Amino acid sequence: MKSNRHMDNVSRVVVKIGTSSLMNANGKLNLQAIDQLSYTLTGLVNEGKQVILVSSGAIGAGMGRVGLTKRPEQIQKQQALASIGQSELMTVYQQRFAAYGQQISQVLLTHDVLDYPQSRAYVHNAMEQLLDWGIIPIVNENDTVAVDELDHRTTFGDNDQLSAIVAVRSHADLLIMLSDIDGFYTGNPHQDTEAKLIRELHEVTDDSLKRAGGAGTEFGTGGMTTKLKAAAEILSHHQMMVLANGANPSIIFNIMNGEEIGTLFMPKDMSEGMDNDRIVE
Ligand SMILES: Nc1ncnc2c1ncn2[C@@H]1O[C@H](COP(=O)(O)OP(=O)(O)O)[C@@H](O)[C@H]1O
Ligand SMILES: N[C@@H](CCC(=O)OP(=O)(O)O)C(=O)O
Repeated sequence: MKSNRHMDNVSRVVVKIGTSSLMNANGKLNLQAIDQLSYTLTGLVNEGKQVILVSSGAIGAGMGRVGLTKRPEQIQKQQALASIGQSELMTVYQQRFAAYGQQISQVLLTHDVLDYPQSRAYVHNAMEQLLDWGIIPIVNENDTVAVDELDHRTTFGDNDQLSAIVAVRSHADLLIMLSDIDGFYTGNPHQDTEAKLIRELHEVTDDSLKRAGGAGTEFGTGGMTTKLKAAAEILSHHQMMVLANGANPSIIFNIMNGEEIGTLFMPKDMSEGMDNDRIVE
């Protein structure tokens, strides 16, 4: 794989992993993926990087626990499943990260916490302290308490946008978004066999949004649209994002080595001087 993206200066990285990468098709947790992720992120911390993980999977893990194969529509069932699955997920993360000697912590957020300057500052300070101690904070939405009421917005909607908010607020050098697909294509590859992988984008336009469709699996939620919205947020803050396939999370090492993997969202002026192809077969 060509190596021409410059990631040498990336010292703080946010990694987002979606439910479809954390679950097997049969509804059980994908232990191999979680193990690879724990190994890889610990490897980055050991290299001196600061790492924040935004992990989905609470509702998916809860569904697996209770034996559901379809995500229920009732909010109270989703919230109850998240409550079951979040602790299940953290137990597995705790075990796998501990195997590599890495400490982790749990940060559950709601939108209103980040809306109010004071609570936002407290979260910010706690995260800075965790990173300073070399701990990997594992962030998710606090799904069991987050609901949207008319005058009180507590949900983020999805973890793609949550991860962008976390990356922006923590001034991360890079957001790596792992999904069940190799990157952003000219059309949904599950429907359009001619779709081509876009290697680099400098802005998210209406045309890009038209090319993005919904989720591909029973477990995914936002599909490509929410990933593009996250990318737009990142670009508007002059930051970088790589969207790549999380089937084997050790791909993060390749991304950090500057290899041309997935789709790189990068402001145009940052990209100057790099020899990146825009589209490959
Ligand atoms: N233009 C596109 N490029 C790539 N994937 C697309 C595109 N449009 C829609 N998709 C769909 O988005 C899916 C990824 O989103 P999602 O299922 O929500 O995964 P995750 O659980 O990783 O968030 C892909 O598997 C694919 O089916
Ligand atoms: N907070 C939810 C995940 C929401 C979400 O955006 O999921 P995904 O599209 O799999 O990243 C959970 O933990 O189940």
